[in-house]
Amino acid sequence: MKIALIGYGKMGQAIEAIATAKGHEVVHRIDLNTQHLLEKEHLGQADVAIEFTTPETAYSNILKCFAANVPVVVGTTGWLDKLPDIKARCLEQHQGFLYASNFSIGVNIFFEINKRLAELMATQPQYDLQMEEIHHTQKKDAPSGTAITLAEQILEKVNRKTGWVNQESSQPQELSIISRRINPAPGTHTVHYTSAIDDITITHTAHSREGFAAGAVIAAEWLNGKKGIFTMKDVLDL
Ligand SMILES: NC(=O)C1=CN([C@@H]2O[C@H](COP(=O)(O)OP(=O)(O)OC[C@H]3O[C@@H](n4cnc5c(N)ncnc54)[C@H](OP(=O)(O)O)[C@@H]3O)[C@@H](O)[C@H]2O)C=CC1
Ligand SMILES: O=C(O)C1=N[C@H](C(=O)O)C[C@H](O)C1
Repeated sequence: MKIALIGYGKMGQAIEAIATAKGHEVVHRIDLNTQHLLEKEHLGQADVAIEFTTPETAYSNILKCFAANVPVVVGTTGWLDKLPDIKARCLEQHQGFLYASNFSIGVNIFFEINKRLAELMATQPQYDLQMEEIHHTQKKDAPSGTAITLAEQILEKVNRKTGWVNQESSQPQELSIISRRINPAPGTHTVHYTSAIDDITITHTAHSREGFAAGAVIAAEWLNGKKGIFTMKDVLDL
């Protein structure tokens, strides 16, 4: 499979190592200095694009992939206000688009555990809850995309929480997400339920970026040749 890497930073380089070890060919490595490679004549040489850039640049990069008729796997976080627009354009233009706030298989299993735990806690108001995410200091967005996914899953089930805030909160209806930036943390996410009697805590800790990169390559293999809007849940059939 011919892959265009849009973003050649920490994730782009980790993805290249895994993709080439699996026999795929990276045909373009696109960063701020090689923006001309986003034009259709170059990008169109790839079977699939994998986009890990910045919250400010993901939207226009995705549109460039649509214009070049190349399915795109997107891992960039912090741009989700534009997701409805991207989904509408994807369908209008008959393109392939797959977004996940976290590509690691472990986190996608963790998402399923989080949903089930929230379902059980929905009828147990004696438990309060709080979330925490820890990442390296170069991370641009807070809370992390993964933390937002976890919070949205909880809010869908636990009606005593009406929204999340990215700070400590004394308002019982607010789901507090604490963000910590500590090197070299690749990504730790925790959901704590606490009561006077006991606590239940679930945590996923990434030991490196390998899980995110391996998942993104699996997603690209799966998306190759497909049209439509997908997530990692479709890839893993969860
Ligand atoms: N979904 C998931 O599983 C994961 C998501 N992420 C997310 O992926 C994103 C990238 O993370 P990471 O690799 O650590 O970040 P880095 O800062 O290491 O890399 C970002 C890269 O994007 C490049 N870039 C910036 N603007 C553009 C543009 N307009 N077009 C193409 N490339 C551009 C930068 O180029 P230059 O060096 O020239 O500035 C750099 O190479 C973040 O949003 C992060 O949250 C991270 C890990 C896992
Ligand atoms: O920026 C990162 O590094 C990560 N970003 C993703 C997020 O925002 O959830 C996924 C992972 O936690 C690493």
